[in-house]
Amino acid sequence: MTVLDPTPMTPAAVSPHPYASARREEALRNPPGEARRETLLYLDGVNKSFDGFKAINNLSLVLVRGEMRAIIGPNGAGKTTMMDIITGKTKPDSGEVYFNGDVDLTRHDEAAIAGMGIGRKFQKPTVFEGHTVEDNLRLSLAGSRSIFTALVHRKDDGERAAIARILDTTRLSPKRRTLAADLSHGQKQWLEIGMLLAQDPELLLVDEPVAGMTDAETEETARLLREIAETRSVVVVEHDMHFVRELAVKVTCLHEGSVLSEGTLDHVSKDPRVIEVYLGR
Ligand SMILES: Nc1ncnc2c1ncn2[C@@H]1O[C@H](COP(=O)(O)OP(=O)(O)OP(=O)(O)O)[C@@H](O)[C@H]1O
Repeated sequence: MTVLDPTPMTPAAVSPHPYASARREEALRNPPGEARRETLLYLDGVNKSFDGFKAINNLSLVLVRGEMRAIIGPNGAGKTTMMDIITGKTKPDSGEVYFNGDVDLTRHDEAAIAGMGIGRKFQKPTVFEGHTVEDNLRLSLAGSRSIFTALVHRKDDGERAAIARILDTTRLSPKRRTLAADLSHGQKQWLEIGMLLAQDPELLLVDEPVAGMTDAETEETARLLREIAETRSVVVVEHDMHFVRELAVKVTCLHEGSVLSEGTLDHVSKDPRVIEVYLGR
């Protein structure tokens, strides 16, 4: 057949591959992208190198709607880079990164991704120290409104109810009139989580939330995140294994930019490879 030949190729003209019909049935049962569409976050075959060093190496990770996942792994495993890729801070060299089924996150920048409902909390709290807890939340709820408008127009019932809910979730109701500067380190972390909640994200990415917290604050943070995960999906990066146990969720251990082990904490912490590169150190 030449390039100019308009005759369509009939099925009889090609001898079918022996597995073709099985493959076609499989494709009908599970069309390409079906797994992707059912998930909230879908990473597949993601790669990212910095100056020839593979920080992320063929990484695949799937988070279903409403799931909370703990990410563990040694220093340099690629945890932060993975979060940077999800939030658009870093573009992967290759691979698929989808949110809510069809949204290709590699095509959007950080601001657009935040606007789509992916909130990120970095390790260090960045609250407005000179404002009260309540005003910090009010400013976050305000979104595009000006700071002046947010702080002066305080009469909105919906806003008041939203602030009360967030104060309740973040255990900060008794501290609502306290300056953020006067909160403990743990309370500042909770306030920042509250400020993210004010933006109503569908997916919350939380980086080492309990570093520097007291044991009591650590346990309270696990309870708090479990409550939040009743209505949203959460990815928590954390080294504190006591805290990860308290979360009681599926764990993914990263190593050298790939998934080394995945499952319950008991399963992952018994994995000899995880013990060798991380837990046994
Ligand atoms: N912008 C960058 N330029 C060069 N190398 C980078 C950059 N970002 C990350 N890396 C490298 O990529 C690797 C993965 O780093 P990453 O910060 O993602 O690991 P991590 O698992 O978050 O580690 P930690 O637990 O120490 O935070 C490291 O070797 C790091 O030095």
